[in-house]
Amino acid sequence: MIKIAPSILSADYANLQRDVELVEKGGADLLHIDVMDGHFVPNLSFGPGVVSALRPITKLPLECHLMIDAPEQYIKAFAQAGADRILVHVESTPHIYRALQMIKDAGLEAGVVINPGTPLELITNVLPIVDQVLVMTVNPGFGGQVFLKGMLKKVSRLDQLRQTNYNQDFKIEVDGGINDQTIAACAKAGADVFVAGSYVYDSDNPVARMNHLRDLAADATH
Ligand SMILES: O=C(CO)[C@@H](O)[C@H](O)COP(=O)(O)O
Ligand SMILES: [Co+2]
Repeated sequence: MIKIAPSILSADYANLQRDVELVEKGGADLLHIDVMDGHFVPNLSFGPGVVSALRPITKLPLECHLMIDAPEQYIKAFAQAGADRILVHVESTPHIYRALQMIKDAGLEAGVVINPGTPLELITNVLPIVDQVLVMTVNPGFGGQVFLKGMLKKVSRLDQLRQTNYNQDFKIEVDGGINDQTIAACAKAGADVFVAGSYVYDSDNPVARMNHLRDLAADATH
């Protein structure tokens, strides 16, 4: 099942409610919320306050992509704010297994995120306990960057792993540079969830952009 996840990093912050309602009505499957602390990545963005402000205005699942140091310290806050899924970078903590367990214990879906420069081997031990693996297809920190083609191999290796291991049943998500030129290759490689920020929101018709992405991903897998 293909899922399209608009990233509000590229939305109009002065009209966040409007931009969320627009993609919800237009058929988005979930909302991707990029959380940046200015340490783990060289940029600042949203905190739990934004998540709790969005919670009452949308029924879409809220997925929080934590690009922060010491993510364990903030899991409770994001859970209380209304997150449905929390994604933690393997590079952001020496205790990734514990961080993922904390997310599950809070009753949420847990995902592990892997940077372009990090080998897949670093997450193989947590694959049996995650609901999702997010493969970064740009270096995290900013929207509007160029897709890194080399990451397709990582996506297909992950797809192979989940097909050959009975205890691994995670979704594969891609994030960064997803657009009409890149989504088909990601879908073919095995990705199921597609984050798109600038391609969706830097447009006069975000809904048409989402529909186009969904069609391209569906065509690529049939
Ligand atoms: O996590 C990130 C960036 O670090 C993303 O979720 C961006 O929001 C994706 O933006 P586009 O590459 O789609 O413009
Ligand atoms: Co993201």
